[in-house]
Amino acid sequence: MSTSPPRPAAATRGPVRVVGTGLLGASIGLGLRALGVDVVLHDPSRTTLLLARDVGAGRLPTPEDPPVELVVVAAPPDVTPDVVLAELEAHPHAVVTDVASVKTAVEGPLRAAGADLDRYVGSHPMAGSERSGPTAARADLFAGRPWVVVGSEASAGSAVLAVRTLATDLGATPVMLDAATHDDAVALVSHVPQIAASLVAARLVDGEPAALELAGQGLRDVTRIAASDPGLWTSILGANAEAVVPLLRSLRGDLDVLIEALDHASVATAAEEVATGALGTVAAAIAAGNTGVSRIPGKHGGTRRAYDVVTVLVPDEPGSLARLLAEVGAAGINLEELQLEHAPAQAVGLASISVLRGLRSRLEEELTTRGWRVAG
Ligand SMILES: NC(=O)C1=CN([C@@H]2O[C@H](COP(=O)(O)OP(=O)(O)OC[C@H]3O[C@@H](n4cnc5c(N)ncnc54)[C@H](O)[C@@H]3O)[C@@H](O)[C@H]2O)C=CC1
Ligand SMILES: O=C(O)C(=O)Cc1ccc(O)cc1
Repeated sequence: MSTSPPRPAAATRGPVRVVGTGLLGASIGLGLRALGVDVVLHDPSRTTLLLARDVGAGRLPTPEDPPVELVVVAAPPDVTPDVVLAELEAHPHAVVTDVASVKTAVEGPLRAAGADLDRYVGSHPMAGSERSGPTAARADLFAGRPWVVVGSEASAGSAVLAVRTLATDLGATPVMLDAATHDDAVALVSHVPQIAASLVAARLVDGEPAALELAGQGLRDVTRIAASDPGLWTSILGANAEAVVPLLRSLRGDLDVLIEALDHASVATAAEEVATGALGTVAAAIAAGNTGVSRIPGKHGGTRRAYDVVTVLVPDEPGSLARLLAEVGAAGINLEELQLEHAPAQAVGLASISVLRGLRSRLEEELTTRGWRVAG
């Protein structure tokens, strides 16, 4: 008889009803199903609903179902208040949460509508991707990520606990914030970065194919989220305009200063004609970026660590990457981060291996001895 590993226990009580079974809803369903929680699904799109069922995110409801304990609304922000209201009414004993990326724009209309706020607790998992729909869903999407929980003064303690428990069951860390503080924070760390990525990527529309061939990891790092869904992001940005607009104005101010400085430097023909301070202004902009990026928490939280990076050429053949990683392990060196890049029009990839500071030359030596080509 085969024995399967014991399932980790979930503290969340089912049935959990997921309304909106796209990326977020189906990922929550998958994560809860992996813990054995009963999940019932609903989406106005029949295709999306059935796809979510087929990827294993839950089941369709039946008339014999016991009352729902928890409702998770994972619909676009603009429809979320109405959906939450309808769910509070349809499930009078359930706790209702939503995962919309904005919180004041959900809480405000609920208050105005006189909703039963003691059973409603807003939330926002700080995890996702540039993809949409249930086929992009992952059970481990939330593992190790913050999950903002927005209890209001009206929220029952048991309702807040139910939403915190949902977050911890899915491997996330609950962070308690009020709606306005949340909205200001995500404007800075999520909404303005999305706009910046989209605007930079939009410059590429008219780029020559030969120029695009030269694109490296830097461009990919800056533009990954530019592939996000325009409809969803219009809904998010429209709902958080009050927090986003001041940040965009200060970004525009910085951009104007930089343009002015570079313009001065480029029109000057002789060194003495370059206005004093012009290049200093450019350097200050890049240095301010250094300071900003060093403040982003890194692996396992805490301040981002500076790693040594060794870039290795990996043949584009089955098993090459696995062999490389096994040999890093065999050298007794822990891999902190890994980035992969495909070298254009070549049968090799570039694997950038981050290791703790001081280990770079030993890793280079170990890999070179084993026949790997390390990029200079
Ligand atoms: N995409 C991301 O990375 C993240 C998204 N969020 C938030 O999660 C929510 C869902 O986003 P995604 O799953 O990415 O989008 P998605 O587009 O993958 O899924 C949204 C789903 O909502 C459904 N829907 C539309 N109108 C509805 C209604 N009236 N009632 C019920 N369902 C409805 C759609 O049919 C679709 O299946 C949004 O509020 C978003 O702001 C939160 C964290 C990360
Ligand atoms: O893909 C990424 O890195 C994201 O940051 C995804 C994301 C999108 C929207 C959110 O409200 C939260 C997270």
